[in-house]
Amino acid sequence: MLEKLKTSLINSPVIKRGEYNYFIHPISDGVPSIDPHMVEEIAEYILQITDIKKVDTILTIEAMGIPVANALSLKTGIPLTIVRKRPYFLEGEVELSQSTGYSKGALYINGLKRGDRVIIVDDVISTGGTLIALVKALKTMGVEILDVISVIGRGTGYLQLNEVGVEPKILVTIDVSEKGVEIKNVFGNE
Ligand SMILES: O=P(O)(O)OC[C@H]1O[C@H](OP(=O)(O)OP(=O)(O)O)[C@H](O)[C@@H]1O
Ligand SMILES: Nc1nc2[nH]cnc2c(=O)[nH]1
Repeated sequence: MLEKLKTSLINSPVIKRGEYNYFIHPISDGVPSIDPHMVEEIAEYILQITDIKKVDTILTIEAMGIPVANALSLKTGIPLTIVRKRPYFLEGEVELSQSTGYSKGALYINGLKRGDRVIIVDDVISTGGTLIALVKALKTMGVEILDVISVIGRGTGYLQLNEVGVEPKILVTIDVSEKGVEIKNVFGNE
């Protein structure tokens, strides 16, 4: 189960971004290269744990949510909407603030309307800052969130999402230290 993902995570290098121990992995960074068989493994797993038939749009966040979300879109024929880091100034565009353990910036939602049913798919959840801000904005817009799925979760930041009424599905939960990456849990093995 998720063997390619687990093996590659254990072998991830860790660098410092300020005080933050940042792991580097193909799915979350695109380097050195993304194994399409790993993306396939992940997409197939996600399709087993979510009710995709009810979904109008697969929603992801630029940049590194895109490979897995796009695989899901191709497999299902369900459209993909990308929350971008740049504005388009279109009518109805919604701006929100993103804060991670190592960066701050703005995100912009376009292409969604009240009543749309989405699943959110992202590569990593760490502090939870990005997904909390996104979930709050979507709720204000009247968008229905059917599932929040992250391929990788590090630490306990995902628990913050409970505050906005969301229990994310995290495929592999890890701990990251200067020494490297350790696997803590695989979704479905709790
Ligand atoms: O839980 P958090 O602490 O908010 O961190 C998670 C976010 O960090 C990464 O995005 P990043 O902004 O680094 O962008 P990228 O996908 O372009 O690398 C990742 O794709 C998540 O969106
Ligand atoms: N690649 C990568 N993406 C992240 N997003 C949030 N934290 C991390 C991290 O440690 N590594």
